[in-house]
Amino acid sequence: MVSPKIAVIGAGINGVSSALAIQEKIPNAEVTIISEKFSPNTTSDVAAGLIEPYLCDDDVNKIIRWTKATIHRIQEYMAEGNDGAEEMSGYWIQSVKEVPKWLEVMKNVNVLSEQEMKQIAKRPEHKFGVFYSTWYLEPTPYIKWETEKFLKNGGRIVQRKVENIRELDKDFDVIVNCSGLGSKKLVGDNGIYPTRGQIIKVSCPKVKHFFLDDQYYALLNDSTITLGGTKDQHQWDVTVNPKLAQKIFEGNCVNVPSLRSARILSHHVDLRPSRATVRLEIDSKLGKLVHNYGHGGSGITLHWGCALECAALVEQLVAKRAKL
Ligand SMILES: Cc1cc2nc3c(=O)[nH]c(=O)nc-3n(C[C@H](O)[C@H](O)[C@H](O)COP(=O)(O)OP(=O)(O)OC[C@H]3O[C@@H](n4cnc5c(N)ncnc54)[C@H](O)[C@@H]3O)c2cc1C
Ligand SMILES: CSCCC(=O)C(=O)O
Repeated sequence: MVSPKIAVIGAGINGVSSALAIQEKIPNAEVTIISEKFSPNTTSDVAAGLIEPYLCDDDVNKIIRWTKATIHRIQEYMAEGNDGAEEMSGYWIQSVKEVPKWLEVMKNVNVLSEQEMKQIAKRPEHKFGVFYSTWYLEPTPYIKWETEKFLKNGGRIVQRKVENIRELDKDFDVIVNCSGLGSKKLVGDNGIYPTRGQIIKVSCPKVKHFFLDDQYYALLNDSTITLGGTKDQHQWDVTVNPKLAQKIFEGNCVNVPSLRSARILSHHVDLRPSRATVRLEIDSKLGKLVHNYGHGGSGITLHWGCALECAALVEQLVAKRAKL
């Protein structure tokens, strides 16, 4: 049987994961990743790697399904002894009492008592809190690991910007769009917009728990802590704002006083590909096109669940074409 030729546009976590999931689902497929930028120069590489839905308003049951698949994937990745992924525990402190449904995927969930809140709260607006364990997945080493598997499976990589999806028509049977914010121009999706995020990476080994509230976050990685965060919608400016950096640092030091002794390593800004919902579907107009983009602040969290469902949609299209 002739091998189906699949093009995946994008080499962020969603592009590389979708390409790998397609190879695993359709072993005889010839998969090519075509991308303008590659890790470590994608939005995915800036992510703190927290496994928790954030700035993604999609259906919570879908979010839970996708997150569970990612958590299972991380456990497989960790079982191989890879760096850049681990369980971490900490505090989620809010100004309003609300227990999100996605907490059901977390471990050791403990809603803090009034007494515990008195010890943990650092601000008058800290009214409600939960302690739980989740995971972090550092994107850059993970994307490298996935890319190596992809190439070992016979996958191809092409570095170029796709100006028009139709360019790929003649050479590919199915096209997968994982262009993130690039979809605004690439497929004319006016529903996708940037949510600017600025972070600081610091070293402070004595901080052992994450801490996030309505405004700030301190998130663990193997050897650094990521301090955030800002969430400015429709802001395209990716230059580091020093005043914002100071606010992020000071705000996190109020929440986690030990951070006062942190050593600042680097500053980063990138744009979350925000959309009312993740677009994960077969394009009804363009037939041979599958979309997997618009993950907002949750692209790492949702990636493997979305990649598996993207691969299933590609398999549907390949089967349909085989009948023609
Ligand atoms: C500061 C910050 C912190 C974050 N922290 C977390 C976190 O802790 N946990 C979490 O789950 N999420 C987090 N996120 C969100 C996460 O980073 C994104 O949701 C995720 O990276 C989106 O991945 P993607 O692969 O869809 O897009 P991207 O990583 O943006 O990749 C898009 C790819 O498409 C390519 N491309 C675009 N247009 C074209 C074109 N026309 N032709 C060819 N190639 C093209 C680009 O070059 C790139 O390779 C964070 C985001 C920010 C900004
Ligand atoms: C809940 S804060 C995690 C960080 C994040 O996802 C982001 O900044 O987009």
